[in-house]
Amino acid sequence: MELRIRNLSKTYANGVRALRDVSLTIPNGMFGLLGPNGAGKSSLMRTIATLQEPDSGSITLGDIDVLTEKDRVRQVLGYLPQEFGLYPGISAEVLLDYFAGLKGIRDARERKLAVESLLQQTNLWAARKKALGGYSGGMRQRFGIAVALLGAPQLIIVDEPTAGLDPTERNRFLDLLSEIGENVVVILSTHIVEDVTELCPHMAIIAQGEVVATGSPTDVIGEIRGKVYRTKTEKAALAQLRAQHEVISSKLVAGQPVVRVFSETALNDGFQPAEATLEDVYFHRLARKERVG
Ligand SMILES: Nc1ncnc2c1ncn2[C@@H]1O[C@H](COP(=O)(O)OP(=O)(O)OP(=O)(O)O)[C@@H](O)[C@H]1O
Repeated sequence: MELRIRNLSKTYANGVRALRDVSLTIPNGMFGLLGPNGAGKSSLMRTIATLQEPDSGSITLGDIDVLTEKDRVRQVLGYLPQEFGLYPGISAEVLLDYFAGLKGIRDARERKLAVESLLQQTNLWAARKKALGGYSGGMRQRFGIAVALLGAPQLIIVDEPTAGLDPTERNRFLDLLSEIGENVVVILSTHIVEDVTELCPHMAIIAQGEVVATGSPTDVIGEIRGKVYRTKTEKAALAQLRAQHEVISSKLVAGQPVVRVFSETALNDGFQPAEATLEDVYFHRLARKERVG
């Protein structure tokens, strides 16, 4: 199965251009869609999930035309939106059984097996009889993925699932995602760079509605390898450094700014060559997009 997005554009009624000529080819396995707040990730996810219409462009999933054959897409889609409501007084077991019915698993025995297996897989078995209102953020997200996995979907979309999770719950959630399998398309939308570095063989960076990088993390990092330098500076000297160099990022380490800079030519003068990271690519591409518009 391959998801092909071609020249997708969307402008909302308020004039915001959320997607600008987006083209992506997404193979089976985990695909990371990385971008800052407002980049257009949710707009893209909702369009793929048949919840909103683009102004122009096309999307196909295998032989399915996503924009015109919505019912076919919905049969093979599992979608975990950024925000979802739960019925706080109902247990995970009961609600999952209900959703399984909606997903078309009519046979009660089959439904029970599916629900049991998903509760085990998402590590919610021990809490299956607990009311969802008492679940932690991580447990809620794991319940969300259990719902998304009902009916063995071929395309799974998870929109910023790790935001707000503590590190243990985040790791647990990401482990769960990576276990889902290599034979389905899994799109993980996130603004957390490590989520993508650790998990995704393929990825794209999106900024202001446009794809500004795509490939494997290694390919994308390769585009700036050998062109990243780091230096320690003083707070007072930061503005001047920014004026003279293409600063990728600056972080305070023990109160002192450590600055990473992109340069096509070798830098000496207090700069050391640095190993390029996906975070460098991310900040570099975003900064360039801000400058160019
Ligand atoms: N229904 C809507 N009507 C008008 N503008 C919208 C609508 N939905 C999103 N936008 C705007 O479109 C742009 C892209 O938003 P979108 O939610 O797709 O980005 P995002 O990358 O998912 O951001 P976040 O990480 O904050 O969720 C933003 O400027 C947002 O304010």
